[in-house]
Amino acid sequence: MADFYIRSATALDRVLRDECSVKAAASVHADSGRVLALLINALAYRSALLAALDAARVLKLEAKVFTILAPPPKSKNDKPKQKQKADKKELKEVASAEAMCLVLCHDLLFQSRGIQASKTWPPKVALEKYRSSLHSALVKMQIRQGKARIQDLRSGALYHEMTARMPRWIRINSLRATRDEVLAWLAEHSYTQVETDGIGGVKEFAVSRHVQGLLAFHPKATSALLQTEMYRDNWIVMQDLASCFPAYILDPPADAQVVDATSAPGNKTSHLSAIMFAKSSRRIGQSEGKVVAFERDAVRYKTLVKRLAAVGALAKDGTTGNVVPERRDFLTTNPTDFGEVTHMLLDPSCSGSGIVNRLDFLKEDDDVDELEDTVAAETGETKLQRRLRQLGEFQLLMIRHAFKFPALRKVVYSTCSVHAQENESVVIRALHSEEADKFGWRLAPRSEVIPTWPVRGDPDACGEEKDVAENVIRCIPGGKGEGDKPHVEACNGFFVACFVKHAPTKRPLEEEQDAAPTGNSANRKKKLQKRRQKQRLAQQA
Ligand SMILES: C[S@@+](CC[C@H](N)C(=O)[O-])C[C@H]1O[C@@H](n2cnc3c(N)ncnc32)[C@H](O)[C@@H]1O
Repeated sequence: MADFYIRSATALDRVLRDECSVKAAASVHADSGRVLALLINALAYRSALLAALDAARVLKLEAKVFTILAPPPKSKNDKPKQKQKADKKELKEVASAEAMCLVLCHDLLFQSRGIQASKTWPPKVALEKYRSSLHSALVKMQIRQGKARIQDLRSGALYHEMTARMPRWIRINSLRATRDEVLAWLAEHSYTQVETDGIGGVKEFAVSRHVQGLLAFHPKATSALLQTEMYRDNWIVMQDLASCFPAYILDPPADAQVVDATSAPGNKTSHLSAIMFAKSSRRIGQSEGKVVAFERDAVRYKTLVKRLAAVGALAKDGTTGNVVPERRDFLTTNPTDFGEVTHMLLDPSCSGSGIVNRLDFLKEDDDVDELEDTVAAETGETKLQRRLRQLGEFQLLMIRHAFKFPALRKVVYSTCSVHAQENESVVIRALHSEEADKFGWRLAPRSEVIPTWPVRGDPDACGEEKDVAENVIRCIPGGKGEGDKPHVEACNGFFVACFVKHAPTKRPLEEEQDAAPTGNSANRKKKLQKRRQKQRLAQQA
């Protein structure tokens, strides 16, 4: 049991050194779920616990007991025991005294069973001596801060409320099962369908009123759902409501040629494939439409392929899938090589600031203000501003590249960011780009972009262009309103815009021809005619 605390403290150190996310730090351990839970709690109470430890002078008086060192290396040349003792200072620290104290202190004060380790384990013996002084330090803090309970000293309470409000969304994977099959399975296993705002228990679910084939369960139903054969057999995919918007809005016909420009891990890609399959009369082995899925990162590409195969979306003989993954940077593609592509999903890398359960807020106590305040002397920009500016430039570049695909009719752009610099501002700049003007791109009207969704773009971020705000979608992290009851419009922070192409005032090839000097060779004319014919065919398709 002592090992569990050492693992948790090591993970905590990694998070505090900013080496990785909270989830990643826990995930390397076999008992990752338990480590994650303790990590979250230790981080949430960190400020309060550190103040209490400081008041009781624990770290000053007992630092040695809480410093966990790596065992000495075992080799043929092992030094005799006495010599090892002398070299103790040179041994590497496995966990810092502070991290060790935090994880133990959490269990000592907030777990009814206290520290789960042998009675004689020195760190446990040492900390238990301070139990009453640590507790009274917390009570003093609680009173000073005007909180009702010691538990209210936990940071990120608002985020916990938000997470509690967010249902566990599942998407019916039509590549593996029909809606009727999933509903029958749920009925057989005593799940009941309730009204959209009444998911009271773990055996209840509601149907999304905005996206077909999407069901909302109580967040506490997650672990039970993860253990069902329905999940294991990929009849269902755990996917947030907002993340289902892009493919649902793109809505490609069964026989369309589609590109997902930025695909991994592939939830939206497989959603696209499922939508196309559900519309088609396609049977195993018959090919119709296709989704080319680009991903530039090698590791993420592997995940993408694995995921697509698992949910039946990979194009392989004898399967339902129609996705062809390609490890490639979308920006290196030549649009004219994709003359038949009519629909595109563009969900590029973003700040991820809308994701509620990223757990980053646990470290915000110290980090956010620092981030906001660190202004680079040369540019006058904060770190955050610089990052958002760079992301915005990259996202704009991706949209402008997408606009060049000759037969493309519809592009859905999305981010899981709450920042206008990655959302409305990028969309407005894209609409004013040379490519939008040349090829006739505009925003699809609200009537084509889930009109029932109540939260639209931020009008303040749109300046004069109020119609932009109306035509795009925003999701507020954790949904609108307050309280901790699951709510069927609660999801991660998200943004979606749908661009459509209408006939350009002047077709690009005519422009090319107009611009060409008189006396062009017959060869060049022939080439132009051929390309024009190809373009016409593609537009008719
Ligand atoms: C937000 S994630 C996409 C999530 C995905 N749509 C889903 O729903 O599972 C963005 C992905 O785009 C990839 N990416 C970023 N720039 C790219 C580029 N220029 N070409 C291809 N992939 C890119 C990133 O590596 C990352 O995996």
